[in-house]
Amino acid sequence: MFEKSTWIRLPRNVVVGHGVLGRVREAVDDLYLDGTPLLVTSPTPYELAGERVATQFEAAGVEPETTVVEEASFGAVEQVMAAAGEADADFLIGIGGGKPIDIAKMAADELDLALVSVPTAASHDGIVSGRGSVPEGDTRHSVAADPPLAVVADTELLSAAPWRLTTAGCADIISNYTAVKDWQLAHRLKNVEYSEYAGALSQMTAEMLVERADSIKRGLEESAWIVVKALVSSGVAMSIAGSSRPASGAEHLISHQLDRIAPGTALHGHQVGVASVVTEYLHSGTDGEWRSVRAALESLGAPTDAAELGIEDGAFLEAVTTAHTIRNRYTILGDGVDERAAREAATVTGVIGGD
Ligand SMILES: NC(=O)C1=CN([C@@H]2O[C@H](COP(=O)(O)OP(=O)(O)OC[C@H]3O[C@@H](n4cnc5c(N)ncnc54)[C@H](O)[C@@H]3O)[C@@H](O)[C@H]2O)C=CC1
Ligand SMILES: O=C(CO)COP(=O)(O)O
Ligand SMILES: [Zn+2]
Repeated sequence: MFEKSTWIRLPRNVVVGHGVLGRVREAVDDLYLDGTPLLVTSPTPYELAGERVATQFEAAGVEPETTVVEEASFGAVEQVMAAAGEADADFLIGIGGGKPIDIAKMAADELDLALVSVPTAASHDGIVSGRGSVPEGDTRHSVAADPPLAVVADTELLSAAPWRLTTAGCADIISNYTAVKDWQLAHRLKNVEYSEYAGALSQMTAEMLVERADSIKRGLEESAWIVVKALVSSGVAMSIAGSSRPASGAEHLISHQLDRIAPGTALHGHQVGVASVVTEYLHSGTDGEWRSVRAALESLGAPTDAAELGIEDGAFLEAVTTAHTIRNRYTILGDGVDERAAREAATVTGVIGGD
């Protein structure tokens, strides 16, 4: 008897384009949401976009509340839940980079409230995913949550953000190559469930982004358009999979370790990009595809080595050799990479040993 079932949660409305920040309230109306919104944001995004979103509701006679989160943590999720309770909020709007959107997503899920995602940076593929990524002690949780009901991505706002945020989003997408390889490996060796559709979508998203690298340039609003579409597509792959597997493998574990070893030094997307050069080498060896991964990062203006991340060689190696411990997710790191092997991989690929 065939008893398999799945439940794929996807956003209903994806609104992308020039000036769409001014249409957040319209997007909310289109979802038949009413009542008081709680805006969940971080300091810079609040100034850049939060106030403008609040004004749209005020003009319609609704007084939105705002809570500002400083970090991605379970404490911040609780802060948002408490703020939603105090404000008697009817739905949440996450405004900012990956951290406030993740926190808003998880709080909305806990409270059974709808969420609208308003990214202010094209820096990560969590803008529509049904996941929240949060560190806790020695581990890093990838928490299931309802995806946003709508995402409103204003290309004018995103292209005015510091360019490094956009190159971080590109690198988060490039890392899909190795994430999919890790997922396939875990499927072969550990019988982890694999979705051909999610794997193919994730990989194709990376390929299409790299093919369009020539159109992704600082100051070009079309760049934000191309990158956002890739971020949405990658987030949908995660929703289809019901896991972050299509977009998060060993390179993400290494990046999560870097967040602990060298907090606040480099952007998530940049870290996963550099780490994927090394994990691609571990997958396919000296003559393998690590050069293509590095070239793709370079063509999109993302860092390709530890020095560009601002991370010391020793710290990078520590992250590689300890990354397997932080999550029960089988990857090319297996049960751990020996220090000499890590050094060899990072040196051959030019990730460490630079100036
Ligand atoms: N849930 C998921 O599926 C995913 C979650 N993530 C998570 O997202 C986080 C990384 O996202 P980031 O955006 O890099 O972090 P972030 O939210 O800390 O933003 C990075 C910086 O950019 C600033 N910023 C945002 N918009 C700006 C603008 N328009 N102009 C100037 N500055 C602006 C922020 O204030 C912050 O200082 C990590 O915690 C990562 O684990 C990443 C990918 C997928
Ligand atoms: O960053 C991610 C995908 O780009 C997801 O990260 P997690 O695996 O920690 O949820
Ligand atoms: Zn990521």
